[in-house]
Amino acid sequence: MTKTAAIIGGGVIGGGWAARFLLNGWDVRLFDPDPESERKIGAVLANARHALPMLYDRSLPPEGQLTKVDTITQAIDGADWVQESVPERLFLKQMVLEEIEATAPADLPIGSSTSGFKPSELREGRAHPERIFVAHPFNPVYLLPLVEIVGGTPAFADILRSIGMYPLMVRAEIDAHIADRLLEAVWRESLWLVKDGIATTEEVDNAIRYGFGLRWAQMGLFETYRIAGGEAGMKHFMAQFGPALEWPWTKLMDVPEFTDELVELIAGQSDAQSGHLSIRELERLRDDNLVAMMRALKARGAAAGALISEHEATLPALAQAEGPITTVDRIVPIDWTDYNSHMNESRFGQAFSDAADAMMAAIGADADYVAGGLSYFTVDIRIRFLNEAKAGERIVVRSQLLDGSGKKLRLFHRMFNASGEEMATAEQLLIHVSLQTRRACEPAEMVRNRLDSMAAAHRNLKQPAPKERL
Ligand SMILES: NC(=O)C1=CN([C@@H]2O[C@H](COP(=O)(O)OP(=O)(O)OC[C@H]3O[C@@H](n4cnc5c(N)ncnc54)[C@H](O)[C@@H]3O)[C@@H](O)[C@H]2O)C=CC1
Ligand SMILES: C[N+](C)(C)CC(=O)CC(=O)[O-]
Repeated sequence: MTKTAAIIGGGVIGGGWAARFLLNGWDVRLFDPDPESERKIGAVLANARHALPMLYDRSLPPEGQLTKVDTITQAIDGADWVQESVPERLFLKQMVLEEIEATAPADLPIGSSTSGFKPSELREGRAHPERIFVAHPFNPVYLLPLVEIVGGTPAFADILRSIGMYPLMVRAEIDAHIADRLLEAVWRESLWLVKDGIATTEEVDNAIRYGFGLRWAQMGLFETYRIAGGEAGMKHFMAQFGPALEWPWTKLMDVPEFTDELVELIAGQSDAQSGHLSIRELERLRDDNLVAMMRALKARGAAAGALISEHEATLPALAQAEGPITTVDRIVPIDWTDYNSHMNESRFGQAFSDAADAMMAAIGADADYVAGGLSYFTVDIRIRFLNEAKAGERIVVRSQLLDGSGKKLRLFHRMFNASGEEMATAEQLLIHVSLQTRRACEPAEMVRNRLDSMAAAHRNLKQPAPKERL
């Protein structure tokens, strides 16, 4: 049954939560008194629809339904999850939580997006405090998997895992949890560097994006520094650099005074650095770069990329219709496009290769079969490129068996876009091989039998025209 999330406060973060739930098939009920909130959520959702599906090599479940409601009570009625994302003011959060509690069933999880408040502060005066906890996400919520859970249960964490997130269970409540403690330290030092005229906002950003920012995305801090200790590892690293913390390298807890002058200085430099782009353009840039980086990590099975693969394995199987087999149903990711701003020809080949893998799995020549030493090699292919495919566009490949006799596997694939237009066709000839001898051999009996029944089922399908053939 479709689950429902109640989002209370639909700004930058509430909008991001709404998008993550919706794109993972949940219905969302949104309460936000701002008359502009529907327009703002629409903009966040447009970004999320463009970006999130590109992370995956399979299609996400059908999108849920978004309903804007007029009261908190309407939002939480029958909901499976409540996410409070109102501005970071304790009295406001406590007021909103009191109103949620008034009508919420006692077992309804109530997560707060607070960046800094502790669960004990949010729970003050509540009758069922145990169901109120911190679920602190990162912007953009629809793409970044991290969510810090403070005071929540493993069952709550599982719910967030099911929408592709990485719940980090924080052991004890502290102000600003874990990640914002780290971010605040970098933010504080950066304010000093700009205030003291040592660096501009752009130079601080360059120090991060050309250097340690790249390391952090895949190994974090400690694993990176372990390597920096050379062969002697962490102990040597600490002996060498530990004392530096006592040198005047850092302003430690000394915070620059937050004057109008400092705000003007930073905002002015930031305008000079990035003011030629709108916030929406910057968001697109950020999201496309994040997708490309996370897909690179996915290909390597590393960090956030490994998490995407785990989530992908839980996505629904490809829906099948009458006729040829649906072997691919996916979104064209940004890293499949080239300087012509469309899917590169090599990626048409990738999609047809994935289609062939799905056909092999359908006849029993799956990963276990290959691990047992038998497989198929492609020996010929003809691809006809008929239409352009752009980043974010859906492509579906439908495949049929033309010939499965003996050692041959002759396949025909047609690729369509979401409007049913034909984008490309491919005829592909594969030969069954032994991975030990690297020579052609007959398929195992189980594969033979499945091939025969697929051949019988596909015999009466419309055959490709002569001009489409190899
Ligand atoms: N912006 C960020 O980078 C991050 C923010 N957070 C946290 O998320 C929460 C929300 O922050 P943002 O989305 O950035 O703020 P925001 O200002 O973009 O959005 C807050 C929304 O709450 C609405 N609102 C105000 N009073 C309300 C009420 N009584 N009931 C329902 N809605 C109400 C406002 O109309 C607004 O749309 C804060 O607790 C913040 O610390 C967490 C992670 C990152
Ligand atoms: C600035 N901030 C404290 C609201 C940031 C966060 O809480 C997390 C983020 O997305 O950087």
